Amino acid sequence: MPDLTDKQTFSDDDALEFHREPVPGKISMAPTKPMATQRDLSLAYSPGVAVPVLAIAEDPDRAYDYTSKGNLVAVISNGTAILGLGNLGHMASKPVMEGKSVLFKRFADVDSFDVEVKTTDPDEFVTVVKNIGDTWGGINLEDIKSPECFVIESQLQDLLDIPVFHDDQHGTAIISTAGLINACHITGKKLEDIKVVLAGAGAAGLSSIGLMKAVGVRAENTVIVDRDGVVYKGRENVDQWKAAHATDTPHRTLAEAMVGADVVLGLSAKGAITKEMVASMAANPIIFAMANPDPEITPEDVASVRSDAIMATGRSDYVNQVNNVLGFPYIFRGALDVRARTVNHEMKIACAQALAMLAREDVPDEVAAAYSGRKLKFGPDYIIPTPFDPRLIWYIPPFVAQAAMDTGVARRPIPDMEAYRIALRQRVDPSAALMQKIASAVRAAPNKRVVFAEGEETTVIRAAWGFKQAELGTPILLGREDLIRKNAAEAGLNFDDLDIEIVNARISEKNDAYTDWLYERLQRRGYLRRDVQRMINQDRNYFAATMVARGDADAVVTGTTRNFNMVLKEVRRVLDVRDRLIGLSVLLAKGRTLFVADTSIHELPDARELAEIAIQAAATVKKLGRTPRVAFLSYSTFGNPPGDRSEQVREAIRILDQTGVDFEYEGEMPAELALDPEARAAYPFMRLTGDANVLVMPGIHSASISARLVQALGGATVIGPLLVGLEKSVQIVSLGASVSEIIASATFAAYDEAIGDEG
Ligand SMILES: NC(=O)C1=CN([C@@H]2O[C@H](COP(=O)(O)OP(=O)(O)OC[C@H]3O[C@@H](n4cnc5c(N)ncnc54)[C@H](OP(=O)(O)O)[C@@H]3O)[C@@H](O)[C@H]2O)C=CC1
Ligand SMILES: CC(=O)C(=O)O
Ligand SMILES: [Mg+2]
Repeated sequence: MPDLTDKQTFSDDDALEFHREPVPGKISMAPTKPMATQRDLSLAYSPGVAVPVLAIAEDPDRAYDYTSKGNLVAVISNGTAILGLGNLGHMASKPVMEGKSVLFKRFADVDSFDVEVKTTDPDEFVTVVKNIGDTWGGINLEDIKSPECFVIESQLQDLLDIPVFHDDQHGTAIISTAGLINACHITGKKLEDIKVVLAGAGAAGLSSIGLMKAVGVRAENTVIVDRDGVVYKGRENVDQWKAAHATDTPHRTLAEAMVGADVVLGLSAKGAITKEMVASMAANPIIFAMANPDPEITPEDVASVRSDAIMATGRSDYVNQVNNVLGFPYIFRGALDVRARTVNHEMKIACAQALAMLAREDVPDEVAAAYSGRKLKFGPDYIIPTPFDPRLIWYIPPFVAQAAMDTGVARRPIPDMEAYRIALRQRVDPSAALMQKIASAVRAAPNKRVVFAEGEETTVIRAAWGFKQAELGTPILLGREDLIRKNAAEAGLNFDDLDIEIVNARISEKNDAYTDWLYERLQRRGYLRRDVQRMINQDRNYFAATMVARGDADAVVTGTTRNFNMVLKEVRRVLDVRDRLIGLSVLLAKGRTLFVADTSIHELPDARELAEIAIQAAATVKKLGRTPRVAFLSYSTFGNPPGDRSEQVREAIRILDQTGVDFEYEGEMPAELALDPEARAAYPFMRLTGDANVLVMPGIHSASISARLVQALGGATVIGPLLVGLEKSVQIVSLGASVSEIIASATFAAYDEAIGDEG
């Protein structure tokens, strides 16, 4: 039965206030160039703008290079079929069209604005759009009633050389087809056997039934119904678009057609489907009541008559939202990125199949967070990804782009799909490129065995699974096998599919040898053998660290259930520090990557410690393939004002001067000097040749507080702190870390080891 507990409610006043405050509407515009100086103005406007004007006059395609066209989509309507509310006029459609525009931006970083055309005459509509159509890289037609929408779309497709896509037709078809593929998979029904009834033979309905037939549903197993009842072969006054889907059937009403049906697609209007109709359907019926804002039948009503149904609506406040929001942002993203001339059939099918596949994968915690912590697992209540799934942006468009390339409608094919995928990820996750680089290095190195110490935790199991699936190495889960398998099964993971090792410390054949080894190490530090035995038996961090110390594994990831300092203390009883141990946080914001040290070990480092922190941080940054440029930060600037902390920093600089290191460093200075060349210009003796990328903080407080502050303020991503400097690679995640954070730390742990191999 669908879980309705997360249903949200709001009043009409809430909806009006949301649209009115703090400024009316939902979209605004943001400049992409600075408009700060006279020069900027001369370039952006007269006279500089004349140069691209002439270039485009010579070759109109250059508009893709010099204007926003290539990332710009118009959402255009005349308001004749606004949601399921009917023809309410062009101005009434504006909130919906603004809504689509804002979703384009939010979900796929496509710029968009709305155009409401004041005409119900299809020819006039086509003339208007044809004459302004070149402005955009694509056109999303919306909420235009059928059958006029079919004529309008096909004429504009012929007249314009950009994708013209009527979202209510094709967006809806793609999402409902993805949902149907998965609902059939879950119920064991075969596409070629199912009996499908379509309630609502309009734009959305006819396109949906068309795409479903293209993926395997048999025409003779379908029945379509409009306001006048079943559209059977031979019915009079049926337009050509409905006639194309009419079938030979004895049924004349929706109620008759639904008896024994496997699937009903509602793309009509509120209340069109009754409880009695649902009760008459076949076992495990699939009910997509997609009319907006109110479905043909509510999930509550379905649940009152069927406990075996898979139920979906078009709304955000029920489970299984089958809504075109899952499609149009990503279809246009893929289409724009290859400068497609059109969105063709193959691109639509590729998108539907990609959505269906994505729903079957393990769902990241970030998605649960957006849905009040509700865990999503492929099954009757989760047949399709949710709109807030951060994977959609990098998962779906490459399939669309590839299909465009394969069918010859891409004007600018993508040469490297993997690089494209990373670039898409980078749009929503600034850490993507860095993590991808690290992951590639890990994959290229010999296989690494990474111990996931808290192996019984479900998040850790899922992380190990993800680590293995991403082919980053061999995960080893520490814990009791039965419990791990039980938790894995509950999370929907089948361990038999994957090579994941499980080690139970207590019954491990290495138990005695590890105890002997650790006792040898700790016997003169106040530990009895039985203390050490207990540590090895009961504390997974000791066992895990001993595994790497003894060479039975390459790296450890731990920390989800205990605080950082406690874990570090345990690990350090087993492993030595290779040189200086530091915590290094990676801060990604506004296109910059900054490394901040020391964010976790030295509370108030003295001058020598500061110098060594800089050396260690610079070495790590070099390993990550970047040229380190170190700034020692302080509240003071080169001795002004004087103070004890800044004196330690000044002394650290003197130590480095004497040591002679192979990286640039300078200090002490405030952050703006480190990061702004104009601010540095006032200090001609400054040794940094560019902006610093390693910031050594004067104390742990400033390091940790500043890293967390920028994260809390938003607009920045912070990775780590990474633990650097132990003799073996160990990463300690923060308490309660998410699956993706654990995978990232495990990848770093494997990377440290992999790079160690090279060096
Ligand atoms: N979830 C989603 O993503 C989407 C949902 N929709 C929803 O689908 C619905 C239809 O939209 P759209 O196709 O653009 O509109 P159209 O006006 O093109 O089509 C509506 C169709 O529904 C039929 N209809 C209306 N009332 C009934 C009824 N009581 N019983 C049977 N058929 C009925 C109409 O019949 P007739 O032809 O006889 O007038 C028409 O065929 C809307 O509610 C819309 O919100 C649309 C797009 C996406
Ligand atoms: C979702 C949508 O496009 C509609 O209901 O019209
Ligand atoms: Mg619509």
